Amino acid sequence: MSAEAPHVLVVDDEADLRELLVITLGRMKLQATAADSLSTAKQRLKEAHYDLCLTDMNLGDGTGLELLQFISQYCPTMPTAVITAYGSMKTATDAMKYGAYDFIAKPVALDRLRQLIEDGLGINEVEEHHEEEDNLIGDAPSMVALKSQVRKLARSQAPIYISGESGSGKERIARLIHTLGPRREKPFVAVNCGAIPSELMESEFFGHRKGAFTGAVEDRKGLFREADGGTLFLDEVADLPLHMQVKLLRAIQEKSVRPVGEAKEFQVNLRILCATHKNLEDEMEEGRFRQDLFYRLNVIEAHVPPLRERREDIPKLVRHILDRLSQAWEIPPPSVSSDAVNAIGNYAFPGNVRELENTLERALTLCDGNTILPEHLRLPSNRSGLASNRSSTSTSPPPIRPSEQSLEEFLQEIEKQEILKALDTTHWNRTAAAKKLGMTFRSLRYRLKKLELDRDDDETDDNE
Ligand SMILES: Nc1ncnc2c1ncn2[C@@H]1O[C@H](COP(=O)(O)OP(=O)(O)OP(=O)(O)O)[C@@H](O)[C@H]1O
Repeated sequence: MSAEAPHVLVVDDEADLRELLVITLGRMKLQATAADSLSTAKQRLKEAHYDLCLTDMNLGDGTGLELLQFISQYCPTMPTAVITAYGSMKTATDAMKYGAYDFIAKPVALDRLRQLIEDGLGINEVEEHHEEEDNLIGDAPSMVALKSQVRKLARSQAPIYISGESGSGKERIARLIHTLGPRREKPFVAVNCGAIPSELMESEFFGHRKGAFTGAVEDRKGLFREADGGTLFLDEVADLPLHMQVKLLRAIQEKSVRPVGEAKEFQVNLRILCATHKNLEDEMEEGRFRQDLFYRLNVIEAHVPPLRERREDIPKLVRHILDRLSQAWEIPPPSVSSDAVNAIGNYAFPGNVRELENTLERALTLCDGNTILPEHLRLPSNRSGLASNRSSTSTSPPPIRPSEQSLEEFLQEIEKQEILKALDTTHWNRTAAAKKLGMTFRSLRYRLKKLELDRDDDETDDNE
């Protein structure tokens, strides 16, 4: 950006609002130029360089969407925010699809307007963060396309829905969107919506006041306020119960939250990203996911392809993962025998990159740091035939439920066994066990509580 004050173009056919915007920009020591119609705005954009554009949706001789189209063609790097009529969510989401980084509803609140302008001007200050990108392995055409989409999406502030199978790298993509965007200095908070017990959800998301309910021994900020200024990543968003979906929608729309037991609301400025391995559209059609929340979150979709559809990335991923592990374990990187390379190449990896990581971690332990052989991989033989099992996502045959056990009890028992197995191999290091299980530390802690497996000394164990 030049040493001069950043230059902002204001486009509105209503004189009052135009004036308010120009005055606000002036108070912020920014240069402002106003245009009262679509054609004037286009003219101004051809004549000079602008660092930001704020436009109304109704422009007399055209619409804000038409202006956004023009901008995406003639000045694609200039961030643009739109001003929408109160409650017209559809227009706002359309605008974001056309490239607006954010929107503000009328009547325009000055605090929010200032924040919106600051956010927008921060967007062009984003430097290239190649290192983060380098750590996202993927040269397959589908991954190259995804990375390019991510670079563009990082600039905008639109909510993004990241779809893809379990372990394919959805959280990784969410982090990349955050680090490549203007919020990268602010927190990235990831939450697994499926791991929070329903009754604790509201306090987990929005916080609580000390004494608001039994067990609320101190004030808690909640995830929304922890992520303030940054990005909140809602993983497994399809698992949110319906009552929570209503509250979430409200918080997103109002950009404010009210902690449990608190009288006042707190403003929050967040970018929301979400993911699920389920098909969100199916969930919506079957009434398990609210339509309004769906449209609010699913402004833009980014799809992470499963590993079996980008097998050319496997060799590089293997090297990357083994280098990372050997560095962490302070051992020289092992070699991988050609038979082991073939075995990996022939396996379908239904658990995607996470399964590849787990397989290699186990192999590295078993091979004593020298050469990884096929037997160290312990790939399930019934699944190793890629051709015969290309699209299967099942693991071993499922255990059979005893008729006297309810489904709930049966599933809990399996969950318990898996968690105990992971805790056993990590000597009850819960951080390591959570990693092995592919869940966050917080989610494991909830499950331990739920299954009554938490031990008295738990509070002192691990870091969070
Ligand atoms: N392209 C990649 N390059 C390097 N590592 C990757 C890549 N994709 C995924 N990983 C690694 O694989 C593991 C699983 O990825 P991640 O947690 O992002 O998957 P996910 O799709 O969010 O999983 P889930 O659906 O279970 O939440 C992580 O350790 C991540 O760092």
